[in-house]
Parts: sequence; C-alpha cells; structure tokens
Amino acid sequence: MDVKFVGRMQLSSTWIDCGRVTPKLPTGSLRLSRKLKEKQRLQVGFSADIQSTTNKNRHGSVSFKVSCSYQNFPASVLESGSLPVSSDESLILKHKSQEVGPYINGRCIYLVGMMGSGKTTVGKVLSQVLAYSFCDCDTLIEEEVQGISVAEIFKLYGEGYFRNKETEVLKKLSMMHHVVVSTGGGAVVRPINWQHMRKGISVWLDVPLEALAQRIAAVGTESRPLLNHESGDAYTKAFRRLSALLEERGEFYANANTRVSLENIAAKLGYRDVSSISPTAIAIEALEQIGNFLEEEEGIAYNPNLA
Ligand SMILES: Nc1ncnc2c1ncn2[C@@H]1O[C@H](COP(=O)(O)OP(=O)(O)O)[C@@H](O)[C@H]1O
Ligand SMILES: O=C(O)C1=C[C@@H](OP(=O)(O)O)[C@@H](O)[C@H](O)C1
Repeated sequence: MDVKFVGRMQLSSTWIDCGRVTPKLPTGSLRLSRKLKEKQRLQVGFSADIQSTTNKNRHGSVSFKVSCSYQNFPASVLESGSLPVSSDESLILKHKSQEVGPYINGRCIYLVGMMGSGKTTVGKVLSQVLAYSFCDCDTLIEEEVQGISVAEIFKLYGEGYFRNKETEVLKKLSMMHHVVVSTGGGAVVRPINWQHMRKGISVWLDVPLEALAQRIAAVGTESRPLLNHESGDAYTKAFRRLSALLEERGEFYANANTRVSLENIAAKLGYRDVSSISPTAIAIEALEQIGNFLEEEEGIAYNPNLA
C-alpha cells in the first residue's frame, strides 16, 4: 500500500511537521529533529514509527509511536496512537493521472480486449480523469451505417463489411489526439488496425474467461452477434464461444503496449475474486502500466547502446 501521510502531528505540547512521507512498504519510519527552547537550546531527536494496515475496502489506519531521544539518554515514547486513513480509489486515480497524464502527451489510448472486458466502462473512467474525449468504435460504426446496431450490421451486410468499417473508423481516430478509444474485441486481428493503433498507446484489459462470461450472461448476448449462435443458457453460451475466440486471439491482444491483468490486480489488493475489482481500480492499474511503458519507451529512446 502506498500511504501519503501529510500534515502535522500534535504532541501534547508541540507540533511536529511531518512533511510528506510515502512509505513504499507497510512499515515506514521518519526521523525529525527540532530545537526545543528551554533554558538553553537543546538538539532533540524525534523518531516516529508508522505502521499501516488496510482492509478489503482500502480503508485502513496508520498507527504511530513518536519517541524522543536526547544525547545518550534512552528514548522515551512521547505519544502513540492510530489515525484513520481512507485511501479513496477516486483520489488515488486522480493522483495517478496527474503523475502519468503529462507524459502521455495527448496520445490516444486504445483499449483492447475480449468482449465484456470493460473497455467501454473503464475507458469512460479514464477519459474523465485524463480530461480526454471518449469514443466507442462500435458506436462510431453504427453511426456510419445509418444508425443501425452492430448486430444488424452483421446480419444485413456480414462480418467482412463490419471489419472494413472498423478499420476505417480506427484510421480516422489515429489522426486525433486526447481520445480514449474503446475498440471492438476483434479489432486486434487485422495488422492494418495495429498500424493505426500504434499512433497511440494500446492497453490490453486481460480478464479471466469466467468473469467475462458472467458479465455477458448478466446483460445477454443479443447485442454481441458473435456470441449469439450457440445453444444453452447465457453463461454456457458465452463461455464456450469466448474460449474459442480467446484461443484464436490471445497472441494478438499480447501485441498491446501494456497489459492490465485483473488477476494481478486481485492479488495486489488481496481479493479472492476479480469480480470485486471496481472500474476505478482497473483505471488506476491501467495508468500505472502506461507509466511503466512510457518509462521503458523513454529508456529505449535514450539508451546509447541501442542508438
Ligand atoms: N470492473 C467491473 N466489474 C463488474 N462489471 C463490470 C466491470 N467492468 C465492466 N463491467 C460490466 O461488464 C459488461 C461489459 O462491459 P463493457 O465495458 O461494455 O465491456 P466491453 O466494452 O469491453 O465489451 C457491462 O455490463 C459492464 O457493466
Ligand atoms: O469480439 C468481437 O469480434 C466483437 C466485439 C464487439 O465489441 P465489444 O468488444 O465492445 O463487445 C463488436 O465489435 C462486435 O460484436 C464484434
């Protein structure tokens, strides 16, 4: 957990300015010294041990123990206690976007991943926090084809026609800036689409099949024509078809600049199940991974051995 402990601690008789302490590990410590005015000025050392704990909802507490030492006298505990810490996800997201946003430099962000992986949901969260526009490729295609739905486009004109429209839309978007794009799940298969998406930063939302099938079963398969042919209940239909598609597409998703794995997020947050991960937590991880990618990219650009 990354706790930002900002402010001052009030001891019984004096305030200590703590400054900004960001312990990377669950336990941090900070040393302060302060001149106390008694009869004469004394150099007194203060030390504070900080221990943070969090629960499932990312709320936690920081317990502290402030000790005082003077010359060779044994340290005595001045004050100890516990402060509540609310590591609110929206705040973390805001901080992350302030940290990473400027380095993205207006480049578009392309979310890729299977149907139901959350490209639209997470894309909207990301666009809002980055002050980007949001575009859903399927919606743009529908607008281009007289406003009819993706399912109807497949039925009336076939998948090939839809794929050509998808490429046209990605080409147009590749000329734009400051847009978060939710691509269709099949956009990764055509190499020409990657040429367009390479103008921006691509992020693969990697969600386990069971979670994808659960999400899609909850909303039904009607709007997703590639899932609507199988027989059986909605979950089984979605699961079977999605496994076959993932088998075909796995390597293409891996072309993305960054990967956001829901299994990794669950492990980081101590969740047993990926279904507890909120879109905001996924957006935070996406920005974290984008930041890592940009650092690597910069490293490669300036690495004299590779020049
Ligand atoms: N983190 C999440 N947790 C639970 N449900 C989600 C999450 N993200 C998306 N969903 C739900 O899953 C379904 C598919 O999400 P969507 O964003 O439309 O995916 P995509 O655009 O990749 O097809 C929607 O019903 C949405 O509400
Ligand atoms: O995986 C696919 O081939 C498709 C995914 C859909 O988009 P979402 O991923 O937004 O559901 C839509 O483009 C179309 O039904 C085909």
